[in-house]
Amino acid sequence: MDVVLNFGGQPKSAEGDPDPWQSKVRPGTVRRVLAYFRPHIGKVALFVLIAALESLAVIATPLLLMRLVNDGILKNDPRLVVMMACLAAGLAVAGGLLELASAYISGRIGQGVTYDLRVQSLSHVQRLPIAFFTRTQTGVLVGRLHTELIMAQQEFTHLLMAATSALTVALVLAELFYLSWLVAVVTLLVIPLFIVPWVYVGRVIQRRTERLMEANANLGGLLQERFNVQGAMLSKLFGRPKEELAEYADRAGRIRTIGVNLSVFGRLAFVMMGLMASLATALVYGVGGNLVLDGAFQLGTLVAIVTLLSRLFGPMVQLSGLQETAQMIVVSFSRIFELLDLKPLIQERPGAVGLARNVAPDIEFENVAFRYPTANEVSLASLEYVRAERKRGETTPEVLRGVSFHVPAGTLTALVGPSGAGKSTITHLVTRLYDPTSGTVRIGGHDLRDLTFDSLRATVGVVSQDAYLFHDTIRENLLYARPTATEDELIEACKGAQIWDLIESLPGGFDTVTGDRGYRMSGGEKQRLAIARLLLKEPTVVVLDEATAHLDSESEAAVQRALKTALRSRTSLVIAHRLSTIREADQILVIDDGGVRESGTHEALLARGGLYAELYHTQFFKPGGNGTGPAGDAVDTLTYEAELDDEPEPLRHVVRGG
Ligand SMILES: Nc1ncnc2c1ncn2[C@@H]1O[C@H](COP(=O)(O)OP(=O)(O)OP(=O)(O)O)[C@@H](O)[C@H]1O
Repeated sequence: MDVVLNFGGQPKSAEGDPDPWQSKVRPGTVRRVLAYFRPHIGKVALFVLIAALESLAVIATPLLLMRLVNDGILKNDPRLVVMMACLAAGLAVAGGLLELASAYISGRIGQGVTYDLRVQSLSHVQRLPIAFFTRTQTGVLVGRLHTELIMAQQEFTHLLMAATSALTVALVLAELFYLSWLVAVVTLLVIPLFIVPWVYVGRVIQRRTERLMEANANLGGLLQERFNVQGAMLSKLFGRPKEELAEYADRAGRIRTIGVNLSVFGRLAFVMMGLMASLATALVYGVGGNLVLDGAFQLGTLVAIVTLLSRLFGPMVQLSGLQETAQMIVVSFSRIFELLDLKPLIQERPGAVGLARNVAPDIEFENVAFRYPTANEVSLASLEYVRAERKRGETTPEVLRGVSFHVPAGTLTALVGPSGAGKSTITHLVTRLYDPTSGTVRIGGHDLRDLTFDSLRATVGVVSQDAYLFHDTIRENLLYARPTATEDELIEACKGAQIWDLIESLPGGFDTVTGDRGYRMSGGEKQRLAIARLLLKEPTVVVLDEATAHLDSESEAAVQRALKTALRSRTSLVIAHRLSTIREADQILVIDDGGVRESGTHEALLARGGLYAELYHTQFFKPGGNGTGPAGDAVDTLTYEAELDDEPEPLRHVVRGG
């Protein structure tokens, strides 16, 4: 089956790039879809059985009514009248119960398949590399995993109902022929006149519904992007509320137009259904009434025929959308399969080993080269919003080349260098967010690719520049690092991270909500909470990106003290922005243009008079700096150093694990 479905309204792709909004269904998809129903085969069989009983109930009632009129009313038999009426009522109740049962079972099958698919796709997306997330538009991914799955499930329920309808229609037509072949033939000739326009209206409704979902997703994506704290802040700072509102209004206007259209067509469908039933009834009474007068059949038969016809239209209408429904299901599934078929670039090797815990390992880079993966390697064009840059055979530039260095166990290495030099990229390789293109990264003598993910995660702890906190309580954010931590352990970690005094002073204490992405905390507080999280995790390797944002002297000193605890006895790789950290490092690596340009201690590198000396004079040490940003840091940092000097344990000692 080869189906192409346009999910409408999206910008056109670049030349030569197949429009990713068009989902081309691959051969074999139908078989793959059916495989998801295999575990539910028992329920499917039960559903078919109930559907058959339902159809029998549908065709039995007119026969009862026929007897009621012909043998009861016309032959003056009140007992039979009451008996047939009771039986008809009983059948109606049984039919209702059967309908409920079939709704329950079809729901169980549909929801079961959706559940399997949802869990499978979530666990798959979890394993996709970070590169996938850097390229994907979150709102669209959420749409794919959520809204489209719900759509597939709804379509599936329609499909099951349509399958029931097929049986009902067949039985009703057979009974119609049995009662009066003439009326049956007239009905068969007339029915298409009603059904064809109805099918047209049904298609329009389906297309409009898809467009409405797409428009809703578009507006949702925009709201998600603009109303998260960072988006809202950007919008406020750049002061473009009018343009933003115009864009919302434009998208909301689209939803309004489609919505109005949809409600008119929905009503039209309803009116047409009613009209169809009324016209058919009038026609059958007209033709059938004459046949009764001619003595071709009795009045009871006419009543039975009219009752049968009223049961025919609903199932016929459902049946008419069968092919489209099946197509929609296959397309929806194939869009999920597309995601499931993305191979996770970073995988755990079979037979991967664990690292010894509680012993700080060394880190080694041996002739490492790296380029970021291309879009084709890691993501789906249909999940990216801006797709113009995607080309066949595209490559990305080499960001690291020939990088070799060694961080001895329990020591601190500072990475310094100009912006875009590759410092963060080096730290990404230590955490195995990416694998090197060539060369080897080792921790404790093991190639990272030979280690289990669990062991690597337990060994390496990261504190990033802008610490991310979930929109949850401080407690839950901390427990994320160690779910089994006791209250005392939480307090101890917070004390070590110099954040306990603050938490203790909050009315809600640990139960205070941090706000979306931690925006209700200051930069320094967030970083200290991240350090507390790290302390709870107890990694033996710490990767730290020092905050470049200027912190007031009090938070700065607190963060420094917290770091002192965090780095104690650990092997540390720090992207350093503070002179104090750099000076205390056992080794400084000067990164420039993707390579290690210089390495050594602060004094040795200064004496060398190379790039480090230049950076030192231009960035880290600027007497008379205005105190903001890195240029002013030296002045601030020297103050903190004076404060830190009062500490019983000098930083240098601590860093070396002394
Ligand atoms: N996810 C990514 N995909 C593609 N290229 C990237 C990605 N992240 C960084 N780069 C590129 O890799 C190069 C090195 O970036 P990196 O972030 O490692 O530099 P940096 O030294 O940490 O810079 P800064 O000090 O400004 O943070 C830059 O040219 C950058 O544009």
